[in-house]
Amino acid sequence: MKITRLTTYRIPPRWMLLKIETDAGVTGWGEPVIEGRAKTVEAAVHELSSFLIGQDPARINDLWQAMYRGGFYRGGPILMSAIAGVDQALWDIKGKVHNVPVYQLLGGLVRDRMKTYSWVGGDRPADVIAGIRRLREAGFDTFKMNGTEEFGMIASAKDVDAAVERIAEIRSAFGNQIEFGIDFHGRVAAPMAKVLLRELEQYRPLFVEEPVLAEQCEYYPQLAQSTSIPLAAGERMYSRFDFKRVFQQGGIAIVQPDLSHAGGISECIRIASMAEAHDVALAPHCPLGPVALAACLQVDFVSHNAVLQEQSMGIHYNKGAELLDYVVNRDDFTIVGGYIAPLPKPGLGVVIDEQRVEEASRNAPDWRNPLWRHQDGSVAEW
Ligand SMILES: O=C(O)[C@H](O)[C@@H](O)[C@@H](O)[C@H](O)CO
Ligand SMILES: [Mg+2]
Repeated sequence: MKITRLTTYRIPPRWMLLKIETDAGVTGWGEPVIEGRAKTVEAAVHELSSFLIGQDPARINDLWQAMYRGGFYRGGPILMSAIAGVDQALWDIKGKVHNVPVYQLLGGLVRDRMKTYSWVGGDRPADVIAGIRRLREAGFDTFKMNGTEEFGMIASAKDVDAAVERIAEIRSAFGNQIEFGIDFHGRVAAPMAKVLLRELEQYRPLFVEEPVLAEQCEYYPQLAQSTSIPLAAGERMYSRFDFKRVFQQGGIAIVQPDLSHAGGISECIRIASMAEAHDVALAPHCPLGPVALAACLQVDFVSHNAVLQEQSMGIHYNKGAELLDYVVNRDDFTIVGGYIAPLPKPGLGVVIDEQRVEEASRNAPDWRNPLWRHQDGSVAEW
C-alpha cells in the first residue's frame, strides 16, 4: 500500500483536519493543529508530504522517526503538531486495514469506560456556578476552569482574593459533590503561584494546571513541595524528550500531553508509559476537535495511569462549530455520567462527514488567541 495524497482542511471553530489517502482506497484522518497557528502547521504538513507520498503507511514507526529526525531541527509545537496529525491518520489507516479500533492494535482495553471533564467559565472565569449547575444536569461531576484573569508577576491582594473567592464559592455551593481542576494557564509567575496554591489548598482542587509556564518547569519541584494540591502540566511540551526532564526532576502529579501537539498516538503512548514508571497520572489535553479526542481515547483505553480526559463540548473556544458537528457516528461519543465508552469503529473510531468538512473549509477561520495586556500596557500571559 502507498500514501497517495495529503489534504488539509482548516475549519471552524479553530481546527484543522488532515486526510491521508492511499492507493488501496483506505483513508485516514488526523488533526494536526496549533490553536492560532493553523496555517503554519498546515505548511509544515505539506512540507512533510513530499517525503510521505509514495511511502508505505503501515510503517508508522519508521515514518515517525524519519519525520522527527530527518529534518535535523526537531521538536517544538509546529513540527510536533504536524507529525501528530500524520501519525493519527496513519494509525487510523492501520486500524481500518485490520478492521479493528486502534486500542486493539495496542494490546486491548485496560478499562471499560473513561472519565471525562468539562470546561466552565471561559477566558475570564465567570458564572462558573451556573456553568457547573448546567453541566451537572448533563451528568458531569468533574470540571475545569481558569484560575485567574490577567495576573501580575507580583499580584495584588485584590487579585488573589478574586481568584480564591471564586473557588470558595464553588466549594460552598457544591461541597464535595463535584471535583474541579484549576488552570493557571501559565498566567501566574512562580512567586505568585506559591501564594495562590497556599490560599487555594483549603478548597482541595483536584489539580492545578500549568501552575507556571512550561518554560519555568524547574519550579515544579519546589511548588509541589509547597502544597498538597496535585500539579498538572503538559499541553506545552511536545515530545518524550520534553517530558523526560519533568519526570526526572519531579513535581508534576498529572501529565497532560496533547495528542495533536506531542507527536500523536505513537509519541503519547511512550509519554504515558514514562509517566506510569514515575507514578505520574495521565490526563490528555484536548480542547480541540473530534479526531484529536478520538486519538486521546485510543491512548486512554490502553494506559493504566489514564485518569481524566479533557473534551471540548461547550468550551468557550467552540464558536461557529461544536465538537461533534463534523462527526457521522455521534452516538459513539455519548458521555454518560461523565464517562465515555471505547469507540467501537475501526481505526481512530471517528467517521468524518467529509462533505461538511469540505464545505466548512471553504470559509476557513483564522482564529487567534487574544493578546492581553496589563494595566500598565505590558503584555500579559493569556
Ligand atoms: O487546558 C486547556 O484546555 C488549555 O489551556 C487551553 O485553554 C489552551 O490550550 C487553548 O486551547 C490555547 O488556544
Ligand atoms: Mg490548560
